[in-house]
Amino acid sequence: MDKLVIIGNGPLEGEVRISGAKNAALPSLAASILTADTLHLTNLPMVRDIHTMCSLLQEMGLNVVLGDEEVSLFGGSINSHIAPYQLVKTMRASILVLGPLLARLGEAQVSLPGGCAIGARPVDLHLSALEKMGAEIKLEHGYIDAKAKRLKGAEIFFEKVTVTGTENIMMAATLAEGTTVLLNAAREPEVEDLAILLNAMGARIEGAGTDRIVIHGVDELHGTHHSIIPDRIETGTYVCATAVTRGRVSITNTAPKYLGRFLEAMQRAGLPMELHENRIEVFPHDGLRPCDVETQPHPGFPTDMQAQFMATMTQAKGVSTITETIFENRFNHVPELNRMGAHIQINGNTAVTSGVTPLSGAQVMATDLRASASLVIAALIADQETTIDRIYHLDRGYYDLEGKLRNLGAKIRRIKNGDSAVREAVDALSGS
Ligand SMILES: CC(=O)N[C@H]1[C@@H](OP(=O)(O)OP(=O)(O)OC[C@H]2O[C@@H](n3ccc(=O)[nH]c3=O)[C@H](O)[C@@H]2O)O[C@H](CO)[C@@H](O)[C@@H]1O
Ligand SMILES: C=C(OP(=O)(O)O)C(=O)O
Repeated sequence: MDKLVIIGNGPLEGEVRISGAKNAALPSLAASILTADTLHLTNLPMVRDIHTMCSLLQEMGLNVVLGDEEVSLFGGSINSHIAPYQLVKTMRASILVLGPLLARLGEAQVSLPGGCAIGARPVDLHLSALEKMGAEIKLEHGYIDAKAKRLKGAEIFFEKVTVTGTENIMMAATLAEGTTVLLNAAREPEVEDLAILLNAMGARIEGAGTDRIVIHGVDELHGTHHSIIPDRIETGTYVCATAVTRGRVSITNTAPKYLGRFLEAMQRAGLPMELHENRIEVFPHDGLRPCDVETQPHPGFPTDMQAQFMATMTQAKGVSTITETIFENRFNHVPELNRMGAHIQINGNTAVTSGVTPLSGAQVMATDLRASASLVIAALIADQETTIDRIYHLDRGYYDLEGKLRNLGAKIRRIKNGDSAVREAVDALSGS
């Protein structure tokens, strides 16, 4: 299993180019099921989840031609409505094929994704919405078995804001008979990006980006070209990495408008930044202030930035409280950060972080995608070497993390196996 070895090495400096958003690319890939034409997506992040989604689509018979940061998907050759456990278990977002399969083929058999390290993550709201649209759904042998001759438009109120739930039902509703109204819909930029893509395919969607989305069903969709929006979470992660090292970094190919509350929090913490349309300049600071945040659906503070922000607040002078309201178990990084010298106490769903604490390198374990990113951020300023195990989590969502950080001056190396390889990596980094 791959590991990362990092040695704290002072301020990050230079320019980093942000990749396309994983969480916008995944539903866009699933949208290829909705048409018998070719969909061409660009600014695609070449991360593991994208490869997994492409394998899943290939398994269903779609012709997928993956290039460098782009993909062509031909839905005319689809010949299966099954999303098997072997692929779904490695990526929960596989549930995004359920709505499109049902809408295009009238049936879908999708493995139940189950929970993961951050929480139980049920998909009950996806299923009840599809039932309301006339689907017959059975849960058998760990699979969702759904059938509908043609889905019918309906008014759907989501009891909780759900991002992939909104995306799944929005995709299903594009080919339904009549009009579907989604209330308490997710307002994330990735939902809006998906609606832009679907409308370019011939769908009739209004209101994406607000909590009321109206979808007028059409008979068929056609192919199109679409460029995926920049990854706001990757962007935020580099803002945090620059902040803890007191670096000066130009973050390009991004869009600050998607990062609202996170950037506000960093400004409250005293991080000097310049925001341009497609670029963020982060400047060195002379000490961070503590800052309290609570995760909320967009436009609130994103849960996907909570762990990285916490690692950053270990370097703010004073007490910061970070409350997680979206997922019930998203503090897996806390014990690992504390092993590196942080002072973080968990009180229910609030983590109380006291800083400034010097951090020291340790052997730590990545437990989920963003927890892993928080350990990388901590390692960048830790005394001596940190070895991060189980980095396959990072590979799901960060394209070329080592390369991008190395370009900014970080001492970081990926190693394939064995403790002797760790020693060799540390020696090489210490000498470099
Ligand atoms: C691929 C993707 O886009 N992943 C993002 C998406 O995940 P995902 O779409 O899975 O997360 P949701 O927005 O659905 O989850 C929000 C909350 O609603 C609950 N819930 C959700 C659906 C449901 O049927 N029943 C239910 O109870 C979940 O357990 C969670 O507590 O949004 C999350 C919240 O911003 C992000 O952390 C993930 O990075
Ligand atoms: C939780 C995340 O992804 P997923 O929903 O795919 O698990 C994430 O991107 O932080």
